[in-house]
Amino acid sequence: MTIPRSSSHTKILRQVEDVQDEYDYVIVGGGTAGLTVADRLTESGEYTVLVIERGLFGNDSSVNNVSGGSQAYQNSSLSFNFPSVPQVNLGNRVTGVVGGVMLGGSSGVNGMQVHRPQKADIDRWGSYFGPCSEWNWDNLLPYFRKSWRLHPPTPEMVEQFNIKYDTSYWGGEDDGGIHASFPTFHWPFMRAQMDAFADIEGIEFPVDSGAGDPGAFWYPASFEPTQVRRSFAMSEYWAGKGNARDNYETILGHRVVRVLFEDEEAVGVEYVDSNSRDTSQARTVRARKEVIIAAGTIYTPQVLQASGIGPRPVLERAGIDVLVDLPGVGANFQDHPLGAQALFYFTNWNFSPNPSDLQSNATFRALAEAEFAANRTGPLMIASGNAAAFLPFPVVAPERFEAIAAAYEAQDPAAYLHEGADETVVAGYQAQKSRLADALRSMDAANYNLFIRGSQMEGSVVYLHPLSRGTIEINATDPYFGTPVVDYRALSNPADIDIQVEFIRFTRRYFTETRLAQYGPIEFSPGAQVTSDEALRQAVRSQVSPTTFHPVGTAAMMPRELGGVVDENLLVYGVEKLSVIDASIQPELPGAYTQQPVYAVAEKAADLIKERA
Ligand SMILES: Cc1cc2nc3c(=O)[nH]c(=O)nc-3n(C[C@H](O)[C@H](O)[C@H](O)COP(=O)(O)OP(=O)(O)OC[C@H]3O[C@@H](n4cnc5c(N)ncnc54)[C@H](O)[C@@H]3O)c2cc1C
Repeated sequence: MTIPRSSSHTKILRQVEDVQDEYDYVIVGGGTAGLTVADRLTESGEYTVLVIERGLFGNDSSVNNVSGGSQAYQNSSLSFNFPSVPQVNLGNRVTGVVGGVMLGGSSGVNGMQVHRPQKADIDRWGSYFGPCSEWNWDNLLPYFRKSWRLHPPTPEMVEQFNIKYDTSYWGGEDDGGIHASFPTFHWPFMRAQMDAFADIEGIEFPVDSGAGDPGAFWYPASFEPTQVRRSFAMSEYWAGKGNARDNYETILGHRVVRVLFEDEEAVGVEYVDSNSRDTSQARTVRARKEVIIAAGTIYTPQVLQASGIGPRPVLERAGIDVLVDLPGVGANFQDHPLGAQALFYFTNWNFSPNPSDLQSNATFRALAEAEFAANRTGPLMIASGNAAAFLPFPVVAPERFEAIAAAYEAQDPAAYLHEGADETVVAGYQAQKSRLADALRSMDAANYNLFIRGSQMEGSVVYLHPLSRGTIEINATDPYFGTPVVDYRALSNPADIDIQVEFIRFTRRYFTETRLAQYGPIEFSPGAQVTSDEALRQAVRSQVSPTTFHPVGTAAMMPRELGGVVDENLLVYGVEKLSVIDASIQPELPGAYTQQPVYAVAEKAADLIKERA
């Protein structure tokens, strides 16, 4: 492991014996949120912080290369990938549960797409606490600015592709935070694809991808624009800040097993080498002020449950003493389903260059590599993509949205939750249900996301506000070291099928009833002959994957009587001096991918912690 000691602002502890007995804050997980919070808590020099990260330092080309987006998630030394519970509504298919295990966590393996939730998403989060909640768009916007510095597109790209942007929604190029940059090259067909959205009634083109409005827009990617390297929690919040701070230490390759309590007060954690399979060599470290769990949506519930905080039946099955019966831990699990789409192949199409040239045209590939090596420009600057539509459901299904929303609204809230869901979890879902039914009717919330890639075959779709809820439970036979039991419960709410059927229908409209029709689109999948409701439902069941690697919700920031796990200050109910700061606190998925809100929430959380210090 080569670690650039001189360029990080933390002391990396080479051996576990160097960990001190006590710090002000102990952070469980040096991922996206954990490193952001650690940076902010240590910058004044007033507080001591230890970060315990299960993974190691990853800085190879699979992490840093931008071209093609996520690569490191396929590198088993930098990520986890274990099977979900078979998904009964998907013909018992099993899905890989994936995330980053490295310094920087999932920000080191993600696809680098940078888009921001809608205003309505953030306002909805706060609404569970009433109209006076500070969790709303206006209050979070400064933290979005603080965590992202925009490098605008070049004037040539703006002109050629009609890219809209507004720097007022971002931090400046010389500010801190994660770099949000635009490539200096895009595939030519993308202009026509974006313009085609203007042919459909109701589709807006917001002033900026960060303005909090749905519509069709261009957005940046998380890379540093000079070297064109991934920009992520490790590179911006942990490294590159000059001398190491005396008050900030990081231990890698160690895993927190559980939080330690004296009465109901969190006083530290027990941790082991990440390769350990038992606690015989476990060590402890104390936290004077707070233990902060930032282990991510999949592992935060495991740490909480292993510490005796979770649904009583789950803890008892695993033989864990119940400290706080908190039914929401591991409930309310959500991820963006992928794949309810109609894939189209253009037959009257000769756009050149196009993305397949990078794979099939050796001359083009060689030229692209030479250009990138010489100037850091060209097609190899493109990560996972920079343009998409994020559309409200009334635009997608103008004739069906009201009936689908009304049917969903009329559901018994308990009917489609997991068996034995606690009454507080049911009450929380009821509260979500009324708001999400309104969102289905709203022009301010995006529900359908279509990628734009500039290829001859197009049509990938992500579902932004699924209504089914899954669970994550500690492994009853091996609670501390076994992988958690992850059940997406995909399509358990039948409304998710009805909504995604409309996604397929809308995608067909986009390809065949707009100016894209001139390029001879032929439906490749599920096939133009698939038209009846039942056939389309079957297509959804067979095509959908329950994850786009954006899990949230398993330690939801909601009132305790609504199944919440943390309060508005991100403190865990029923105990003291224990907080959660990562994607798991998002009560519902945003209508965008999840990295922007994770960073913004972590920035805000650091201020909340300093206020109560
Ligand atoms: C493959 C992939 C592609 C993605 N693409 C995009 C994208 O293009 N755009 C976007 O906006 N979002 C994307 N995301 C989602 C986004 O990256 C995540 O939502 C975000 O990074 C999650 O941050 P987090 O802090 O909650 O968790 P993480 O960043 O995952 O951090 C959790 C950390 O905790 C550590 N940990 C876990 N358990 C323990 C323990 N017991 N003790 C010590 N350490 C522990 C883990 O090793 C990890 O480092 C993607 C995610 C993945 C996995």
